[in-house]
Amino acid sequence: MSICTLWVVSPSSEVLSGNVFLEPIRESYHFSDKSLMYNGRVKKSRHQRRRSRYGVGDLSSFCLRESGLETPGRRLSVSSSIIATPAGEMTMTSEQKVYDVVLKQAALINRQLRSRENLEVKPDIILPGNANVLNEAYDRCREVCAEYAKSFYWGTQLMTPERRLAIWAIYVWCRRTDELVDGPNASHINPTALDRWEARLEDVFKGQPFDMLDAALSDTITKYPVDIQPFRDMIEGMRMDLKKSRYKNFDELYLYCYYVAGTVGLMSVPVMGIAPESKATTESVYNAALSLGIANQLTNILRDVGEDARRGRVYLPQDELAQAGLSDEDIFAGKVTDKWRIFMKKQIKRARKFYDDAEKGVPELSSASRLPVWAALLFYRKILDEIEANDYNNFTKRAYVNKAKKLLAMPVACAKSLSFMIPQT
Ligand SMILES: CC(C)=CCC/C(C)=C/CC/C(C)=C/CC/C(C)=C/[C@@H]1[C@@H](COP(=O)(O)OP(=O)(O)O)[C@]1(C)CC/C=C(\C)CC/C=C(\C)CCC=C(C)C
Ligand SMILES: [Mn+2]
Repeated sequence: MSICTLWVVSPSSEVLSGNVFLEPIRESYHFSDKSLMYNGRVKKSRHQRRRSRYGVGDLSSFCLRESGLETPGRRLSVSSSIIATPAGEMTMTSEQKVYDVVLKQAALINRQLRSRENLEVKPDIILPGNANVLNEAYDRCREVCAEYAKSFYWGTQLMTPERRLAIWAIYVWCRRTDELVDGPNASHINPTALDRWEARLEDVFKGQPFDMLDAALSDTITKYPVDIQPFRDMIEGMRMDLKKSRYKNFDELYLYCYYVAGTVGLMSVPVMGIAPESKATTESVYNAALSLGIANQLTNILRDVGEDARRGRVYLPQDELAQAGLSDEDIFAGKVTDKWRIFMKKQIKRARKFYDDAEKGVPELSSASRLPVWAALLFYRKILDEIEANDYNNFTKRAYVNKAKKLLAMPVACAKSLSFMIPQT
């Protein structure tokens, strides 16, 4: 028997979980509101039998009944599932694991995100002593964003003033988290330091900020339905960075990319908001935001191959390097060869696929958030074009999108953000 944990949202938006025992299976099942999706090696005979036994829609109802979550008086829909072997071993790919987080995030904030209420700005949290402290805190966040991330900062200028403050606060927390393992004090950082950072994060979410920059995030959390999970997961990514400098395959790399960047997408959606008129499911919008984070991180990795190698790090799938006839030594040697060009073309193609997936979600965002997101997406995507223009020399040349190219991308971003409003005939 395998244990399947179901995560379910009740009509009152309560998140419930319960276990159900299934016959031994190799595939894992993903449930969503209306359909049941099969992941992994599907179309096996046992899977086919199960399908015919319960029917696609029926399996989720069956699981709900078996788990005891659904009673005659309470109708529920399944939002997600995790399958474990009897020994408790997970049988999911990274993509499935992450999709589960997406489903949970979407389930948690489904209603609030689409209601017009979330556009109203709620009152500031009261900090004893100094009423101006929050203004100062947000201003400090603005300065950090302007200093460290010129393109992002530029993108935030296109947001509504309230959203801009929230994104600066989130940006600063992400930047500080990344600096723990990448910054000047990185050599002093160990898992205990990351545990302390996580405890501090819990305090931020309890409304007990440690310093001014944390206070801005505590305030943001009171105004937007931001959940703690993606923040915790980003810290998990930093833990991964402490113990790992090689990735066996894309599955391992995907999980890393989710932790350090996909999480940013999940943190941002509650602030950006979903258009009330959008017909897309909340989970599909979250999925697109996740894809944008993954695409950005893959782009970062491809841009910084030389820089990372000089720090002894190779964020490229080892199995794909081997298939291309390449090894770590080739990367340390930093020579652009035909093998390298072929390998890079494949990596760029994959990153572009994630941008394509992200693009599908942007029109579903609230109208005021589309332009900044399109601009950020197009700017970052262009880094891949620059890697190509540098003839794939990402060992010694940094791919960079200059101001003129960013300016040229703006009309495209504007047109794309308006196109949703033009009725389709
Ligand atoms: C539906 C839909 C498409 C919604 C859009 C959702 C959205 C706004 C997603 C944003 C995704 C995004 C910008 C992800 C950032 C990914 C990233 C660059 C991660 C970097 C990680 C570590 O990399 P590394 O150490 O290799 O790189 P460095 O050399 O250190 O640069 C990060 C550095 C982690 C920390 C991330 C940040 C500091 C960026 C935080 C960004 C925001 C809070 C959102 C800004 C969003 C806009 C639109 C301006
Ligand atoms: Mn970094």
